[in-house]
This record gives sequence, structure tokens and C-alpha cells, in this order.
Amino acid sequence: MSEESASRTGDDGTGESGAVCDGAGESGAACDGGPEVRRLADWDADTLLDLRRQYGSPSYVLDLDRVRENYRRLAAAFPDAAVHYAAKANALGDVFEALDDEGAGVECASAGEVVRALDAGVPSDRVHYTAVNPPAVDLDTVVELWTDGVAADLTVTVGAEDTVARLATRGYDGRLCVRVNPGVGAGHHEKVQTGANAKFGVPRDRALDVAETATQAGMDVVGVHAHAGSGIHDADDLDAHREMVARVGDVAREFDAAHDLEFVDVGGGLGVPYREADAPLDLDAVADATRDALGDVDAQLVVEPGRYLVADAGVLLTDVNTVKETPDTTVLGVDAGMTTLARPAIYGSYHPIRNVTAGGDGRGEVRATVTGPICESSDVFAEDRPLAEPVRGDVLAIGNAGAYGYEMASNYNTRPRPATAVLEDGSASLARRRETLSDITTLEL
Ligand SMILES: Cc1ncc(COP(=O)(O)O)c(C=O)c1O
Ligand SMILES: N[C@@H](CCCC[NH3+])C(=O)O
Repeated sequence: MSEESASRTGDDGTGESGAVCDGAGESGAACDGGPEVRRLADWDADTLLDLRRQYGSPSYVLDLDRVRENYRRLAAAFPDAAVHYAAKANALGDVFEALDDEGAGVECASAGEVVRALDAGVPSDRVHYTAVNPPAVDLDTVVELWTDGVAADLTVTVGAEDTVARLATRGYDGRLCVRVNPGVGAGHHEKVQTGANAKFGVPRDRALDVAETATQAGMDVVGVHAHAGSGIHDADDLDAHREMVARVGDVAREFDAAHDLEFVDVGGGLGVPYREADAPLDLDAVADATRDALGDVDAQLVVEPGRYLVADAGVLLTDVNTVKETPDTTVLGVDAGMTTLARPAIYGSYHPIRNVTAGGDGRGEVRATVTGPICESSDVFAEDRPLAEPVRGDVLAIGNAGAYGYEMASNYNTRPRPATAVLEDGSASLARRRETLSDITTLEL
């Protein structure tokens, strides 16, 4: 189901439903899963305005305490599982450090993410590298890290027999996981539904053969993997997830006789509510469905969520620089664009938007089109969106920007990427400075 759909299950929109966490992080900190969802309205306006003053616009803000809460709630819902954070959602070093401290592993989509996770101190036995049509430089880098002992216990997840051969050529005989194509996809948009896309994973009836090839090359086949897609939220998505898990469970049982499996990885994809009225994900229902569908498997369950852990921990702050009345709408020009947050332009995704400056000062409401500075008509964050009447210089906050925000930013139109500030234990700091024009031009020879 699309994120653009209306409220799903009669949530009261407050997001104040109780936390379900009763576990504890490895840090020994008291477990606090926090509220199931943090809405944009829950962010303190003064804090956001201070951050804008300190770090400029546009800037991403990421609350690391909220990332920890999300991890603890999730880990409590899946008490027997290992949680591997999908780094592609937000690969900031501070996120790796916070989640490593909680005991999470990391699922990496590239050698670059592997290096960043290791640099942040994640032990290699908790690092999984999911190699999708891996460029040679990625395999070279990962195998070198493994050979040098920097990542001696890392696991490489392959989705094609070619990748096994390419690893073997490089002398790799370490830990290997076979990603299967489950033949069933799910997610908020067709572009993020990977489960039925032939690009991802080995056809199920070939999985054992690929594992056998790896074993003959001396590799240690320790896991099977599948992933349905991203943004699982409604009942149809959950049905697809259940079917995907059942299928990967069947593959794991087939592997049982020949391989000593340590884990069955059922991917990520857990959705979050983007619209103010959307209900939080029913995490317990997903966990129950996952366990039931997997059935009896003598291996540890692994889940690898990205969005669920970071989405509502982040906002994007952006200044209003233009307020233009037209016969149809009020056009608000802001200094963030599709180069800063690409999701609305790529998927038509809804992100909540709030005029932080106008909070509580009695302004009226307009219905606005919120647009960026990029020369594309897709550079639109929202259309016909009710907002407290804006004036030039106001600061808008765009919610749920912690996942797939900065990671998908680009330099199109020679736009330097924004700064990132983090909040932790009540204090703010700059985690990544704003790019400059010379950061971009310095690559030219
Ligand atoms: C293999 C794999 N694992 C995990 C994820 C994380 O997805 P999400 O951020 O939706 O949890 C993805 C992205 O869809 C993925 O491709
Ligand atoms: N980039 C997507 C999620 C894709 C996840 C990667 N397989 C999004 O913003 O929703």
C-alpha cells in the first residue's frame, strides 16, 4: 500500500500509545522503548529554531536517543532475533555507534558501508555485506579487510553464483550467506519492492546449488536470506511478508541436511507512519507473523530494519525564501530541494511539514505548495498542504526525514549537501558539516 493512502487503522493520531519494550541494551542502560511513534508535532519548536540558528539551513537533525528507543522497542518485540541495522537508511557514524552500543549488527549494501561500520567500531562478526551485482572494487575492499583480519568474521551475502566465483577468485573462503529470491514483494512503492524482482537473490530452486559451489570453494555457508521490500505497513504488506518468511523458512529446512546454518535472515522493510493520522506499525503482529511463518528452524532469526530505527528520529529544517500567491495556491519556496530530500520526487512520498516559526502565534492557515530551488517540476515536497501562514524567513520542519534523507541527497544543480546535527542526552552537536562549493569542484582535474 502506498504511503499516500489515508489513515489505516483508526489511530487517534496522537502517537502516544504505550511502549512495549522490556529488554535492555548491552550498554546496560535501563530499557526505554519510548512511544511507538514520534510525530513531527512532538518536536520542540524552540529546540528546532535554535538548531536552525546554530547550524544554518537546510540542515538535517537526528535524535540519537530516539534511535536507541526505536532499537529497544524493536529488540523487545523480537527477543530471540538478532537485529542488524540496514545502514543504507542512514550511514552516519554516530548512528552506527549508538546502535552498536545497543548490541545491533549492521547490514551493509556496499563496501563503503562496511568500512564506515567498522570504522565506527562495529565488530565484524556483526557486519553482513549484502552484495548485489557487486562492483569489483567492493569485492576487492571487503576481501582485503577480511584477509587483513580487520573484518575476519564478516559475512558476505550473495545473490548470484557469479558472486561466489568472484569471491573465490580473490581467495575468499570465509562466512557466506545465500540470498534467495522469495518471489513475493511488498512495500510502499513498486520501486522499493525487491522480493519478486529477479535482480535480487538466487531463484529458490537454485539456492542449494549455489551453496554447494560455495562449500566446494571452501566457504562456510552460515545463513540464508530474503527481503520482500521496504515500507511494510498494512495488512496486504504483512501477508506478503508472511509468505516471504514462510518461503525462506522452507529453504532453510532444505539447507539443514547439508549446511550447519547459524541464521535465517528475513530482511527489513518495517514501515513507519508518514501521515499524521496513520497508525503506528503493529510490531507485535509483525513479530508474531514472522515467528509463525518461519516455523521450526534450527537457526537464529535475523531481522534487518533500516527505516524503522531512524525515520522518526530525524527532521529536515529549511528556510522559507519565497511566498507567492497564485490563483490556485500559495507557492512556498524553500532552500531544501529534491537534492536534499529526494523521496517526494522519486516516490511521491508524503512527509509531514510544519511551520516551526509560526507555532502558537495566532497566524491563520494557508494551503500551500512547498517547492525547492531545483530546476525540475518534480522538486515539490507537498501540494495543497495546510500550513500556518508563512512569511519569508520562517523555518519549516519536514518530518520523518531520518531514513533515506541525507543518504539519497545529491549535488544536482551544484547544490552542496546540507549539514547534519545530532541530539544526544539533551545536547546538540554538529555531526557532519555542510558541503561547500569547493567540496564539489575539488574533484575536477
Ligand atoms: C536487503 C535489504 N535489507 C534491509 C533493507 C532495509 O529496508 P527498510 O529500511 O525498509 O527496513 C533493505 C531495503 O529495502 C534491503 O534491500
Ligand atoms: N529508498 C527507499 C527505500 C529503499 C530501501 C532499499 N532497498 C525509500 O526511501 O523509501
